[in-house]
Amino acid sequence: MTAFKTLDDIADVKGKRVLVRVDLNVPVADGKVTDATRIERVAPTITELAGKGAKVILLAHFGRPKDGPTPEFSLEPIARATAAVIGRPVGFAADCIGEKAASAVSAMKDGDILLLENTRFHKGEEKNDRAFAEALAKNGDLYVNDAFSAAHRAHASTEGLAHLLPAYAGRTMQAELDALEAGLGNPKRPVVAIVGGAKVSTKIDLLMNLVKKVDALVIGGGMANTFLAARGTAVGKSLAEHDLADTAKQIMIEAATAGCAIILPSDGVVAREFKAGAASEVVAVESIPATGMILDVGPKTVEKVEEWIDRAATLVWNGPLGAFEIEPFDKATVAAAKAAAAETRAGKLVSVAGGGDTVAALNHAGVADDFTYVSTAGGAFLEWMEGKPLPGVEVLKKG
Ligand SMILES: Nc1ncnc2c1ncn2[C@@H]1O[C@H](COP(=O)(O)OP(=O)(O)O)[C@@H](O)[C@H]1O
Ligand SMILES: O=C(OP(=O)(O)O)[C@H](O)COP(=O)(O)O
Repeated sequence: MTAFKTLDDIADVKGKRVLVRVDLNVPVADGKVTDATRIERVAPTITELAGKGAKVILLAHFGRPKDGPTPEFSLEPIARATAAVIGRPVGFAADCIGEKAASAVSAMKDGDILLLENTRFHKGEEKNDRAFAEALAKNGDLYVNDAFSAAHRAHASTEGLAHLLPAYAGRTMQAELDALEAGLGNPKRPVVAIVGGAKVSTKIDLLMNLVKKVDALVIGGGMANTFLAARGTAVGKSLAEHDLADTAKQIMIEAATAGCAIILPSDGVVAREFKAGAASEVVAVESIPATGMILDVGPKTVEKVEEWIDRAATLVWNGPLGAFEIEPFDKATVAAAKAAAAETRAGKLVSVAGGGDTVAALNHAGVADDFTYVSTAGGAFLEWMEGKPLPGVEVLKKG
């Protein structure tokens, strides 16, 4: 039972003006959207509301404009991309408040969809300014937030508006929250977390929170080197944050106290250069050459990771096990992703993954669709995994 009001709680939406906060912060190159995943994720909420006869008014930010309206940060091209994804016309208004927004909204018919210009063109958005939120609220009867990936921001369109209008979680927000609840809120045990990526420094809070919640934590990627070095293993020229040795030790102590097993690499794929096709060898972590860099975890470690995936009932994953963008250092990440996908397909595992590079790695392995849930959020997913309350989510909780 979800703890949020959802679209199912709206009695009659026909003819209502529904302000829907979506995350359309999508990658664009040469004016074209290069990955429409975020648009695809919010399409169900938009089409459901429009199909029920609501006037669907989309609010979104794009990039981080600092100087008010700038063409490079305009949402206008994204309106066309959204129309292409949902297969219905999407109007566009050149401002999200004031006369331009009001006249575009008043011209809407039931079932119409309108995208308002970048909310961050107004300073009040990021300041969560009450007057700006009120100006946004003038154009709506109801508020739906379907932008989980922006929910770690306490901005006017992600948080402030929910205090001013009846507020509901959209379908993607609902799916995301349900998946995260299944992943860490009230998970089936044992729970295994895989955390990789480049650095410990960006994920200290995440690691500290996870060791208290999961039964086993697999540490891979560049950050594993920091842990290996902290326990006295020489890691050669590998990426490692030696100044974080004490932090790494503290995380291991917290894990031992909480009864969380820590799985560190026992072998690595070592190269002298960080480039595609570089000569590499598999080396036990006790024998890393002084001039070598660990760019992936080795096959023995992969076997261990696969055993833990096999044992797990729930898997949460953030960060690749190696420098997966460069072959052959993608092998461990691909193998672990395939193992998790197979267990999930067999109905033996709930698998939840998130993070920009993690999603790219799962796509690279060709298994993103096999996971129980893959979050489109980067920062918000991490903050949620760190155990931090997300302002855009907190405000939706049923009173
Ligand atoms: N052993 C390694 N040495 C250097 N970089 C690594 C290593 N393993 C992984 N990485 C890098 O970590 C990056 C991804 O980490 P991160 O940004 O934390 O992931 P996410 O975006 O999913 O949170 C990738 O660019 C990858 O190349
Ligand atoms: O793309 C986003 O962040 P993400 O890449 O961390 O998921 C969100 O749209 C939030 O954008 P912001 O980090 O500029 O507030």
